[in-house]
Amino acid sequence: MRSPQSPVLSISGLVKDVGPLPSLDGKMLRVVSGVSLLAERGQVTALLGANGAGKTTTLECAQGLQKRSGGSISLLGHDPAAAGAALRSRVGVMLQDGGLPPSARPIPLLRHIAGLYARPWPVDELVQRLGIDTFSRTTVRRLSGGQKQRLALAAALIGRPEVLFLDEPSAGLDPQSRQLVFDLISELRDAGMGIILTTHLMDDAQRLADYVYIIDGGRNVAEGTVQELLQRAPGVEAGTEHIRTLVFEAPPGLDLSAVLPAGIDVTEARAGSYCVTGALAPQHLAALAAWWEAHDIMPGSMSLQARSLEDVFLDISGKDIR
Ligand SMILES: Nc1ncnc2c1ncn2[C@@H]1O[C@H](COP(=O)(O)OP(=O)(O)OP(=O)(O)O)[C@@H](O)[C@H]1O
Repeated sequence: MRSPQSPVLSISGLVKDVGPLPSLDGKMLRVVSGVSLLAERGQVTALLGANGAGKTTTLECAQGLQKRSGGSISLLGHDPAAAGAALRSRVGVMLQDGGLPPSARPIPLLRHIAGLYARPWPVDELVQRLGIDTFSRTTVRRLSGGQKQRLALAAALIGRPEVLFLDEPSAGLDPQSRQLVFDLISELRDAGMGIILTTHLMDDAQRLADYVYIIDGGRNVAEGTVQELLQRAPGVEAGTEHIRTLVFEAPPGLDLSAVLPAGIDVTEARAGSYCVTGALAPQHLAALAAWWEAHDIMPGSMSLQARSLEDVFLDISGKDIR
């Protein structure tokens, strides 16, 4: 657990019970059992977990939207459960479904929200930055998923929050909008905003997060920078950080068993498409290349991939569906 000087968000031993539930004979169900997390200014902190892990519950408790059953939470130095409008005005929340009024048009809506703050972000600047001018005449209900996402981000940012909660910020975005949103998130982080991100897209977390918490079954199971998690996450077998996958296309039916040592797996996923997985070292690549040369084979395509955050996440939280 890291210990920054002045975290924007500090959660310690959070417990949340829901119920009483008829399905449990009127008993309470513990959905979060002791989650702890720190988020710093000027950093993107990612909270990852499989479906039902407790991410939304944790963050809704942090935002003061749900009452916690135990533990402590400090959001910008205040208990969110007891906080009023003054704290809320310093916090931006971008929800996945937007939570925006369906009959509103984007720019009047943003002007209205801006009117609630003493020192709002200039609406025109945000509109231009997020390309909202391209759909400004459409009502919220008719916006595409990606347009709604960009409007929801603008609405979360308009009050110039010190801390920003993002739930799946790139869901439904085309590659251009995704890049635009990522650039903006990076810029805000560099300007000192504390950003807390939840996502199922490990690629997003890998690109954006300075620090990652993984929770499962309502508990912390791993944490660290992306680099640390790739190298030494608990639950990941020692040595797996060196695992690489080489994928190449070549004539079908090749027998490569004599070329590579035991422990390095070769499979022909479909005819002519090979996948070599293991702790690949330069000598293995050299042996393969020598064999190709001896058999006059030039691979049609070839790519070498290191383990990703997604691989680590699956190792830690298991492959069972929730
Ligand atoms: N009011 C409730 N009644 C019963 N179960 C609940 C209630 N609130 C949450 N849960 C359960 O608590 C668990 C955690 O839910 P939560 O929404 O926090 O998960 P999550 O990590 O955000 O999942 P997802 O990735 O699917 O959004 C789930 O199993 C959910 O079904």
